[in-house]
Amino acid sequence: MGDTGRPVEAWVARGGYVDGPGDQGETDVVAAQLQQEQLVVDDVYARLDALREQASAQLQQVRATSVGGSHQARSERDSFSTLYADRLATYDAVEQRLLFGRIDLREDDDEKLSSRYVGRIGLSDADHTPVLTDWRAPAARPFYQATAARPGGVVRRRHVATRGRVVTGIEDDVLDVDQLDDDTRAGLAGEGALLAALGAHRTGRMHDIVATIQSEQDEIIRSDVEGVLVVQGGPGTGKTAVALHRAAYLLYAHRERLARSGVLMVGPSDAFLTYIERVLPALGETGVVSTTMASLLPDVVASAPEDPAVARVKGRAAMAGVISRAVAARQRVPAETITVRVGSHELEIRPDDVAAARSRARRAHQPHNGARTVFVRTMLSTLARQYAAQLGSDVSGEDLAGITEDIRSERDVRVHLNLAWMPLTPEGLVRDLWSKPHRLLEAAPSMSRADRALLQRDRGAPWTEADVPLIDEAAELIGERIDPERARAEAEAEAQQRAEIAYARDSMQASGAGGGMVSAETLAARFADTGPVLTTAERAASDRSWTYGHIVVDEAQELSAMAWRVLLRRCPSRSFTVVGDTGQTSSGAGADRWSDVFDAVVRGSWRQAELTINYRTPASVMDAATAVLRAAAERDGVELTASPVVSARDLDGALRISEGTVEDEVARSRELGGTTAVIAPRAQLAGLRERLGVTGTVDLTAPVVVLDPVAAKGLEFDAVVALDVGSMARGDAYVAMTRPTRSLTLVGNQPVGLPGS
Ligand SMILES: Nc1ncnc2c1ncn2[C@@H]1O[C@H](COP(=O)(O)OP(=O)(O)OP(=O)(O)O)[C@@H](O)[C@H]1O
Repeated sequence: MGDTGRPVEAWVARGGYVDGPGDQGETDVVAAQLQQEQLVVDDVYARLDALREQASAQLQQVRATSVGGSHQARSERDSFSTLYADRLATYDAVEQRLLFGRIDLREDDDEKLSSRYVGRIGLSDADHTPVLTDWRAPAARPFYQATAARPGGVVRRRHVATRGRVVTGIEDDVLDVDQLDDDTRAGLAGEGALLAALGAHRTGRMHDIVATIQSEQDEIIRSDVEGVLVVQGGPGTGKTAVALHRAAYLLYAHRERLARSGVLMVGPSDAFLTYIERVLPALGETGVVSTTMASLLPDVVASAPEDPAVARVKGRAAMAGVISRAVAARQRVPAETITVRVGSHELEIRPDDVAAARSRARRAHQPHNGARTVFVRTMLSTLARQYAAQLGSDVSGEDLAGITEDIRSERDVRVHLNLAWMPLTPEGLVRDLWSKPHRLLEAAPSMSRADRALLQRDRGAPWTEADVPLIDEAAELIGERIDPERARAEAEAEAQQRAEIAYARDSMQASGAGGGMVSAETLAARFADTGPVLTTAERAASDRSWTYGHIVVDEAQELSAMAWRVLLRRCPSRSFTVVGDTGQTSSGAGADRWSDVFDAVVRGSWRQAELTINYRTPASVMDAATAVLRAAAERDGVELTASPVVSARDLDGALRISEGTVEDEVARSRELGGTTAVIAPRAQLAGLRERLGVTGTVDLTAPVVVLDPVAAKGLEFDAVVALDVGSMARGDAYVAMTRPTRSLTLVGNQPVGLPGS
């Protein structure tokens, strides 16, 4: 297959020095340049080794200190131990391709060119002279931003390829040819670093793109942390890559704030989270919590599939009102006075008294379970007053307390107060709505009968992803389960935690530490004598009410209005990076246009950026996918709002329309090497897996995987064999056709709109 590069905005006079045949003069120039860079790379690794040894010695020394001593001394020892261990982990994580770039700059009127090396982390030599610039630092920005039209002082950008610690190739983008000497100019040749990266076989795991970030991507990565940034981009435009690099950048640029509160990454599937899991650690970041919407709630397993029509109803913003009415309906005033016996006394639970106690409890502005305490207390004191009146004497102090206790422990009283203000669980409330038609009618009086019928479920039915936002909404209104013992223990633990954090912060400040990957909270939590050893990320993931400093959402077009409410609650500062493609929407509750989603919830504080170049899919495949999408949109009467994308390259013969069998086409695709996916409608998966001898669990590193378009979201493969695309829904067909990096074969029922059909 021949690679035919298309022009990309950032591509400029490009040359490279690579190992390979050439004439003698060129080989000499290459050898000299490689040698020169090897010396720099050697120096940088020597510095890394020195720092590693230093941290290792410090760690050993701290660990060797005796364990005894005061609480303060132990805490201090633990803090430093974590600090050095984290430093060591960072040095190990950045070992591969530590240095990958260089820029030669002419600064202002300066005669001489200065060189700056760019890498995964910043390093300075023993005299504090910088030897390597962190890719996220402002000083590294020209490496990504300079173009021939706007060089910004950059004369040459050099990509340095390494294997282990050996320089294997160098390659230059020359932004100002006039500034180069003759020898250098003579040696320019070769393929771009970007094309080399795009042409590589896929491994089933995403890699970072730190060495080849393009300028439109760089703008987004470094965009301001405040507000909601929506990145619309067609398939393969690097949305996921950009979202992950932005998370790493924000953690670097706003470390103090974000290490404390954490960053949440929401992705479409567990397979997707596995696919991306190595990117952030390779960028030196481990503090990001990743989740799918289905697994967002620590105690809820939402694994069952959902009918799109049901998902659409459950995802509507109006469901917030339904949940709120369902909770309010459990705060009831009886139609008539109820008489209860307490000892020899008859007491009356009167509608007026219940209504007054209910108003008072509602005014407390607490969640349902918390406000219930106010309601019960008010009712008990009303009943105690009735009781005292029947005694005919002034009752106060201890006697009144005794009477109140007698009333409280009377079973009938408890039953009727519960009926008036029922203690609830979020799951119980939602389960009742689906399994008891009268509950749903009471909470959703204006919902159509057809929609109510759609929602009906058996009581024991498993949860689906569309239930999660509703359970979370209910949890917000109901509050946590009431368990006085646990509440007391938690309050104590919290007070202790606060003291630990204050202490850890002091000791970090005193030592000048704290700029790395650990925060005072992390230290305190890991080393609190009482608690389990947890990182900020771990604590955040296990706590429903945790609020994050920033949230990144991938495949965001799939999220319903109710799901957005959940995420907005988890980030009160409204600092979001949202990436997605409205052309790929497949969920019934997903979005066709971003303004529909964000004008409703964060009007005025969201902004949109766009990515337009597809770095994955060959042009012929991309063009066919676009034509199929357009035909489907016309059929569905939907207006397409996303801009079309341009592929960065094409490959001869990348698109095949076959009348052969899936087995034959898979065998043929495998000859290309790398990974092959068979993407087919869900109903066909089991049969296909059996025919192809592939297991049901999706292992992205296996040579062949079989999955449906929903599971294929966000993923990519060298070759894709897509079966019956003609019977897939619009977004699904588009997703299936845009997954390959090299070859797409369409088998079976063909989609309408294919060029030439
Ligand atoms: N600047 C770049 N340098 C090298 N590779 C890149 C660059 N940008 C994107 N890529 C590669 O292009 C492919 C597509 O990127 P990514 O998965 O982030 O796209 P996406 O927009 O999220 O796609 P989709 O919406 O279809 O899932 C990946 O292999 C990614 O590594």
